[in-house]
Amino acid sequence: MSWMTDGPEEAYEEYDESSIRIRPNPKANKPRTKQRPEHNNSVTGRVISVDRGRYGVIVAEGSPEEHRAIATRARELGRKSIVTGDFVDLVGDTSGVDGSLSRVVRVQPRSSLLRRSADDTDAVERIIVANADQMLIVVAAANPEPRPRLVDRYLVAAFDAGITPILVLTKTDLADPTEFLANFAGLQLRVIRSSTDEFPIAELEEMLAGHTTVAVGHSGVGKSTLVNALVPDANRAIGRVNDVTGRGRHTSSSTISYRIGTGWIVDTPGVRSFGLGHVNPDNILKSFGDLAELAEKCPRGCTHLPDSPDCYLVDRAAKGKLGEIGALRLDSLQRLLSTLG
Ligand SMILES: Nc1nc2c(ncn2[C@@H]2O[C@H](COP(=O)(O)OP(=O)(O)OP(=O)(O)O)[C@@H](O)[C@H]2O)c(=O)[nH]1
Ligand SMILES: [Zn+2]
Repeated sequence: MSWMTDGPEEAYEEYDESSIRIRPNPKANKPRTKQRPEHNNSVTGRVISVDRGRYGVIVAEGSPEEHRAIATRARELGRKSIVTGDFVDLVGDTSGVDGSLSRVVRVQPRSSLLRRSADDTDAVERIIVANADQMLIVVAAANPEPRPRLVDRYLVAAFDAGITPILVLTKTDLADPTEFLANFAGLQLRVIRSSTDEFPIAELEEMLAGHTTVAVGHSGVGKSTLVNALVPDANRAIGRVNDVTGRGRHTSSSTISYRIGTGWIVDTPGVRSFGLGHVNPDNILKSFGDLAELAEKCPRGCTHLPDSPDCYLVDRAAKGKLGEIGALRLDSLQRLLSTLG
């Protein structure tokens, strides 16, 4: 199935390469130093929705004046992408009142960028979300049957982007996920179990607070059920551009952000596939800090896979020097690296 494999990498969407691969850091989202004098009066906001050239932008977030402005892109941005989660500078009418329109004149540096390569369901590379620091990987315990390899693909995308993955097992009323979860024992992943009889609202809210969390999952796993349970109706409207622009439904590739307490959850309704052609294996290794340190003793260009000659990690594991957890972690690392083909 398409979302299990990497297709040919074809026409890549153009975007600003300089703005990616910045690891999350607490000082992220600082404004650029070179500001154009004519935009000194710009206001900064968070993009929460993207719908055919119209951006829903939350300005004055967390203040009594917080509201949503609608914006279009300024010509001077050229082909630079603007995605959900971006912090942007706006000029023009940012009042958000009916019919108002502002312009995005700058996209601020991103602390993370989750993207997927082109694959056979989609010919262009796409950026899914900017500035997320957590990824909620939603998997059903049954119906549809959980697949470790699909979760591996999400994990690879998260680690590559420097985003912390969290596993949510839904439909635990239908099956016991313990056996499935054993696949991820080496990753020290946070796991949340969920079922509609026993919804872990408090646990999820605590986990989302203060973070920007992107939710991913294959169709039918119960991701919408989860988001709906978390997002009060009143909040839900805030994510919609339609009610302001009067344009129709979202396109399948759009993403949408919902405020949950002090955090945001970004739903990705159309994202079914995860081409990983762009992923750099070094970024995966970096997410395994303990192993990355040891791997400095590996030969140059070492793949760290079981058949890799003179791999220091493989050698340590074979001699029982990694310990039980270390060996599990190496297994996980190798599985993720082999996902890249
Ligand atoms: N038994 C059981 N069913 C659930 C649970 N959560 C969701 N479902 C059902 O699973 C089906 C799919 O749920 P959705 O929330 O629509 O799944 P989704 O992942 O958003 O799927 P798409 O809408 O295709 O993206 C629905 O019929 C839900 O009622 C659960 O915890 N237990
Ligand atoms: Zn190695």
